[in-house]
Amino acid sequence: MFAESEAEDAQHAFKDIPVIDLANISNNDTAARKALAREIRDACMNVGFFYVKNHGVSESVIQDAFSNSKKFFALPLDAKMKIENKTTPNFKGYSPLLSGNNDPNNKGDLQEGFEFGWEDPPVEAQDIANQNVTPKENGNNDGVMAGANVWPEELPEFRLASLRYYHALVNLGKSLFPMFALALGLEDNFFEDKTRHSAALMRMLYYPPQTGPVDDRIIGIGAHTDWEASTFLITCLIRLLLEQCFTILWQEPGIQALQVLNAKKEWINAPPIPGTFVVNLGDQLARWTNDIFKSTVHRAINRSGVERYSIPLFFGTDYGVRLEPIPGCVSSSRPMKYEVITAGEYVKAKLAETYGH
Ligand SMILES: O=C(O)CCC(=O)C(=O)O
Ligand SMILES: [Fe+2]
Repeated sequence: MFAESEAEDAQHAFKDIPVIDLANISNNDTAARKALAREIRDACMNVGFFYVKNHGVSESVIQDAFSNSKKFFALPLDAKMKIENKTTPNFKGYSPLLSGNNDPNNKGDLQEGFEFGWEDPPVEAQDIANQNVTPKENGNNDGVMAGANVWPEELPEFRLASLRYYHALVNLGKSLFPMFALALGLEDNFFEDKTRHSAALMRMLYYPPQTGPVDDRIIGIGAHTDWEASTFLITCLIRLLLEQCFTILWQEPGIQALQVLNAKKEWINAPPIPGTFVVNLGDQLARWTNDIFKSTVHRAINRSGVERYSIPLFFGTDYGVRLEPIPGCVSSSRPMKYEVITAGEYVKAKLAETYGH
């Protein structure tokens, strides 16, 4: 299914990141959907990153989440520390500056974060996101990452704005799975029974400006794929517990920070493009496709001189899913690279490897 010439094409170093128009994502016309899947397939094989436009998420929902995220990070440190992720079930909540480190060669990630997961949408969030969310069926209420979200009592509107945005993005994410299936030459429902309770974790991120002399070992978020192990406990646990399928990232307009590493080890800028999100594949899809789909190393450095905000949403699969190579991704010239385990076993093995129990 994946011709050798295609695999060779994938070795070419990309210079830019494609923009894909999702207008046809729910088109009844099979040919239109397949054409879209073909574009997604090329981006997944060559880059591991792509922008999406006409994604259907309303600008006001995005702006509301953004402005509330700004208000949250502007709260006094002691208000944020009351909900520090180290003190909450399953690491939900606030992570202070330099508390994570995505690249062992660096001194720490120069970012603050706020993490939350599935929560049944408040009624107001349902109608504004204008989506048909069915709480219990779609919710990740039983995974390792389950556990109540924590919210700052000083900013009640933050919760509603964040959940509206979260549910709109979860719906967008769910609509991408059939496209990945078509892109792999599979039936479009291939991922349906594997993503019923899939974990979807959202992080609000704040990168302070890096002014004055810049220490090259301190950058916004060190080079990483979504997700691999890292040195600090919290980041490490979150990453291990949620082996990633893909990420949908919103970036603050007008500020360049995100960079993606190509096959020639050149950092390619991925600037914010108005009206788009960035989608990038995580390690799980790479593993599942025997590395035909790429999980590409990336980092963010905010040298704009001003504050920068971004919001990634990380999608996983159900923990019982066996990560065996997807049909067509293994051949005599492309032998299996990874052993077959379930997503849950993978998590356990990684924890044992890291903490020796
Ligand atoms: O802030 C960004 O642009 C990237 C964030 C990121 O890559 C991550 O949180 O995994
Ligand atoms: Fe990332």
